[in-house]
Amino acid sequence: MVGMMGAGKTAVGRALALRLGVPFLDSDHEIEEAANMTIPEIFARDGEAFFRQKESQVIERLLDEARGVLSTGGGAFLSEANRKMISEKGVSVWLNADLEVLWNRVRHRDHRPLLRTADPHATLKALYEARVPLYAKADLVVHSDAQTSIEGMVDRVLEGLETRPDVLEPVTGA
Ligand SMILES: Nc1ncnc2c1ncn2[C@@H]1O[C@H](COP(=O)(O)OP(=O)(O)OP(=O)(O)O)[C@@H](O)[C@H]1O
Ligand SMILES: O=C(O)C1=C[C@@H](O)[C@@H](O)[C@H](O)C1
Ligand SMILES: [Mg+2]
Repeated sequence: MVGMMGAGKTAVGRALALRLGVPFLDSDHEIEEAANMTIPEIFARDGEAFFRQKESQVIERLLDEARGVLSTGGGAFLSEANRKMISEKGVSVWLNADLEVLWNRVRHRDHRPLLRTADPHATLKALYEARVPLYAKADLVVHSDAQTSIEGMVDRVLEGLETRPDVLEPVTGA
């Protein structure tokens, strides 16, 4: 799962894994566990570049660790090296939500260090505009709107994956 903060990578990824009966992995969560620190703490103490280095290492490990659903952090798919690893080992799914949908999902939460700015809406917009061309490199694009529930998103992802039966075959036994 790739896409912006608030796109639903964690929420939809977890529900998708449950539906498929496969492991769910989340790179943000794994980084926090390994460091025994929260992401804001890592950004504050070690900086974003350090976080990105750890993120790449964790993604490489998780891609090898289990066959399942991997939700990445919002910035992970911006790195060409990460995109290459992901495309070699799996299928990337961009959860694409409009800016206002994203904003409504992230505005009340304070655990995203990149949004701790004087004008977080403007920051989110700038990140969104800069990142869309890179997220668009994903194998599959699934649109997320304000009306579609998490389970509805899982349905959409599974529909999209029908074009990639190789991805689901070992899981469903089809
Ligand atoms: N389709 C949806 N319908 C309703 N709520 C949703 C939907 N998708 C996500 N949410 C909610 O929006 C919030 C943000 O979602 P989530 O944490 O999954 O985003 P994320 O893409 O993992 O973000 P990050 O990159 O910061 O980890 C959560 O509270 C989640 O439950
Ligand atoms: O969009 C981003 O760059 C980020 C999103 C989160 O998932 C975390 O990985 C971190 O807050 C950075
Ligand atoms: Mg997440």
